[in-house]
Amino acid sequence: MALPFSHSIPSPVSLHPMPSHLAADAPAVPVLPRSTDHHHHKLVISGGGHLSGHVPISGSKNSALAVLAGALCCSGGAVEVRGVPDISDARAMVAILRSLGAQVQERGGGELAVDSTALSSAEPAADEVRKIRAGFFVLGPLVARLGEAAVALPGGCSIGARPVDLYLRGLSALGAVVELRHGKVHVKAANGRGLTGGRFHLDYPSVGASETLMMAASMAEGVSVLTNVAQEPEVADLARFLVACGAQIKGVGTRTLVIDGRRSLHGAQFTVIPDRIETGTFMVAAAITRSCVSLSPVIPCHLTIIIDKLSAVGCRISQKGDGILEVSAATATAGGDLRGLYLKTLPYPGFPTDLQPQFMALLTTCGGPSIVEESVFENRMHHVKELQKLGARIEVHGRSAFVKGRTTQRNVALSGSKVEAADLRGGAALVLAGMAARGVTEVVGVHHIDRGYENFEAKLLNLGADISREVIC
Ligand SMILES: CC(=O)N[C@H]1[C@@H](OP(=O)(O)OP(=O)(O)OC[C@H]2O[C@@H](n3ccc(=O)[nH]c3=O)[C@H](O)[C@@H]2O)O[C@H](CO)[C@@H](O)[C@@H]1O
Ligand SMILES: C=C(OP(=O)(O)O)C(=O)O
Repeated sequence: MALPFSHSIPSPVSLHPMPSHLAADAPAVPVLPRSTDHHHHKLVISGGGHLSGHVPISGSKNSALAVLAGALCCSGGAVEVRGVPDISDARAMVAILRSLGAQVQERGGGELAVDSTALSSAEPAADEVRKIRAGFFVLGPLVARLGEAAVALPGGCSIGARPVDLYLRGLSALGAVVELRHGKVHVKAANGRGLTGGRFHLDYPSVGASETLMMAASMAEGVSVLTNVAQEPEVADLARFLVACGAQIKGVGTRTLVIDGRRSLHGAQFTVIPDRIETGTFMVAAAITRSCVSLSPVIPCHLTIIIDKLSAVGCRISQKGDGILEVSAATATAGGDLRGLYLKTLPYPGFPTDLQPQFMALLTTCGGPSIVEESVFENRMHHVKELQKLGARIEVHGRSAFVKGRTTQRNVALSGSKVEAADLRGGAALVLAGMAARGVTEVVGVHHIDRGYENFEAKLLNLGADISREVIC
């Protein structure tokens, strides 16, 4: 069964100007405050300047969201999760956990305590699930623990059909009965109690399906074998979290997981990995402005292909200490320029689809042609027509974009314009392009960016970018 999904419902966000790493000593106020509607914000960027300085990298969005869903497995004690970024997707996930009866305490500085020892519902708030893709991940823990769950089809970026067939076929292999009624997926354990171990091969290494099935199998009765599992670092991070909570998982980080289920997992303290996509975005910010920027904390081995591709265009990347990277494209202005390249998005360890739009923005400023092939999502090119408004020369044929690069010998290929973000990474790409463009660029649809970047413009401002957030009248 393939259940199509192709909508994205934007979520309200709040901003707090202080990066969370600076807020570590702040009093225990909610780190994820509710706030006003930020759909009517725009980012105004005056381009052409250089950046310099250091970027503090936040905890990984995709890891934090999966781990928060995983906290639902812990009937035997509360969990403390550190490094949760202050982004609207995290706020939606907190609302989902609360709607199930979990107690969530926001301790400030990116630390959340989640006590799900007593759940009161197997049906998370549908309006919150419809905001984020990761809302669907709670299906695994809920059906494994409570024997049933009813979860709305999820939201997230509108970048393709994004079906959930692998999740559902996988849960069926673990003894669940699945039905779709009134826009919700109803899943019940066939034995009326909980799931049972089984074998399942993922036809495609889906990140979310791998995570959902890993959580479900960790609490199923008996041994499960999952093959062709996604190898993204966030999947391994979730596995490490579950192991810290008492799960028995062999093969973490590989394509095959052997999981010996435990009826109950206990609490743990856990820190999520740094966000490799945020890191890559700021690396591109340095490259597109022909600047030199350092970043930390990072896990360099998670960035191998990103470092390779940036090196191939002509950036210099060096490790400056434990978990600190420096990206320099400053020499490109002094002589020669960055080059174009061929890029194809693939499951990890291939090039991440979540950096495709940002790299495409960079390639429009390079002194040669590039080809960008999107193999993961079938409709992730919304940023192209907006980049074209900035003067980019890109042609799309199917899932491939042919980027012509800049026309003049000057280091300015783009010029400012009004553009609209249609999704999270496409939005980030437009901001990056705006920083390289001559004149002023206005980006609307900023709520998409706020889904996944903590203090995006504050971090850019710290590097010397000329960027401000304004209310659209
Ligand atoms: C919250 C989160 O972690 N989001 C990430 C996760 O999304 P997500 O987990 O949704 O991405 P998947 O890996 O599942 O999707 C990859 C491909 O598999 C297809 N598919 C997926 C599931 C399924 O049941 N059937 C199916 O056909 C999708 O339509 C897509 O074409 O991984 C993506 C790929 O790295 C990233 O872009 C997202 O940032
Ligand atoms: C596609 C993304 O996120 P999501 O899966 O949450 O929509 C992303 O982070 O780029």
